[in-house]
Amino acid sequence: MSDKKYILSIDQGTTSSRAIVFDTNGISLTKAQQEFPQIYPNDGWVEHDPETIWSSTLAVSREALREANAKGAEVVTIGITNQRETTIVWDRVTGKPVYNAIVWQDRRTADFCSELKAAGHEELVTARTGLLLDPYFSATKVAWILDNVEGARTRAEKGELAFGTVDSFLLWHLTGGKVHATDVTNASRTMIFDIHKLTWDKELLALFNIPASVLPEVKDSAASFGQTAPEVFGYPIPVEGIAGDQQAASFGQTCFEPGAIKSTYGTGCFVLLNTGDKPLASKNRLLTTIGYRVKGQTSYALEGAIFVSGAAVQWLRDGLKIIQSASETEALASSLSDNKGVYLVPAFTGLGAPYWDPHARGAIFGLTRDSGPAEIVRATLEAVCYQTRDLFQAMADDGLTPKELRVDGGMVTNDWLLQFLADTLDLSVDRPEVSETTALGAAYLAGLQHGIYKSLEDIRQNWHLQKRFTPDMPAAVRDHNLAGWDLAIQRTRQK
Ligand SMILES: Nc1ncnc2c1ncn2[C@@H]1O[C@H](COP(=O)(O)OP(=O)(O)O)[C@@H](O)[C@H]1O
Ligand SMILES: O=P(O)(O)OC[C@H](O)CO
Repeated sequence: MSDKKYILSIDQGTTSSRAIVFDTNGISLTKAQQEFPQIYPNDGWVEHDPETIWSSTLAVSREALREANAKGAEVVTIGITNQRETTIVWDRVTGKPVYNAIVWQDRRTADFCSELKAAGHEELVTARTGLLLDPYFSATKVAWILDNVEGARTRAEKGELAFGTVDSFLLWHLTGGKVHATDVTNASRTMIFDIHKLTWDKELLALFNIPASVLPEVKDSAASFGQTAPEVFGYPIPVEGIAGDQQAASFGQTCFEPGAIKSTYGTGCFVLLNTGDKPLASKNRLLTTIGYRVKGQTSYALEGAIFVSGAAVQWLRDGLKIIQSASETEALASSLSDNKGVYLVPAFTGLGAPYWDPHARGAIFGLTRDSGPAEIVRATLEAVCYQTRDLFQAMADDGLTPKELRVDGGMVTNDWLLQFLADTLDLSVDRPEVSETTALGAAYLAGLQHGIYKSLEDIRQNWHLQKRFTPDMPAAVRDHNLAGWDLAIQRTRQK
């Protein structure tokens, strides 16, 4: 398909804000990116400054648009994708946040979640939302802000405050404070949204003590969300697509059929398996979530969420300082013929799926006098693959055995990692030509709503394989590696 029309995709991630202008073939024309500071005010707490989230998003969007306009491109629609679960509460009149954004990785509400679990509430939460009672999701973060910021609860009850995930906060600012809305995929990560009825759940709102007055309207992922205020980009542009970043990546990878699966390797790692138009409940602590909703059809997904993957590589660089850049990990890992018995469990912010242990902490096992940077680097990359295998094992125990895996995210430029992943999973791993699948997914959603694409079939034709990694490891070696990992996980868990 070729057309002069272009789509701006805004990708607000955990470590940076990005904007990409795509043509209708899904090829990027211009791109801008800004990293922003992480705030760690306390053990296990992670925050972002919402004003910085907005200012960096605006700056990169303006830059990508300006360069696209200079090339003669006409940007006709906008898609937004975002770090999910991260929670912002702001003043409905001024737009000022009442507290920093509490980031998805933040564990401050772990004890509150444990109390609710001990009181037997997890079953209801899972039945309605598909999630587990974990601090990862938005609900307990919203309650924390209302209970800990002076006057916030009273103001919320008076209807003066708005709650939103990052998409919602950006949409509010893009539309000049006119629209307070979100999409079903983001709503499905809040722990107060019924994924079957597609409505906010009154019982859960009461359980978490969140007044309904703070909630955004929930729309399909491809929908008319409103126009940008003229002063934002100089002329109004409709916002027509929104999805949480992992769902957007799955959409960008064109995982439209039941059974299609992708894994994204950025700060964390998130595996999403399309399960079709019915939500599927896992018996093995995977999450049930909404994959997308377009043209009134909901597609559900099973998700495995690993909190730390690329973040561990950042730690090697910025914390341990044993590498200067992430790309050095490839040569260091391949300099060893095996892992020398060293295992690293990167439970820096607890363990996610399938363990859900918010109190676990990271650990390294098997060190000897010979261990050095190469062993630690290799153990870090191997851990990403072993954690993915734990998710696949949980899926297999649920009776689901995917035939191949599509991968994306910042880490997948690392060929050694992808070969080890294919070997560990004993499965083909496919890397597409366009690795910015998250931004691409949001662009596709906006393009669908705008009428640039008539159907999912139109979009599917844009996916092209860049490289396939096929398993090539003797089963005995794989089994030996996995036995070592299983032991390391056992020793790390706190419950
Ligand atoms: N060649 C590489 N090998 C291993 N890890 C890498 C490589 N290049 C980038 N990374 C890691 O990928 C992550 C960035 O991926 P990205 O998808 O941009 O993250 P996010 O969207 O979560 O901000 C960083 O944590 C970085 O350490
Ligand atoms: O910003 P990312 O790419 O690390 O993604 C974060 C996830 O959406 C958290 O659930």
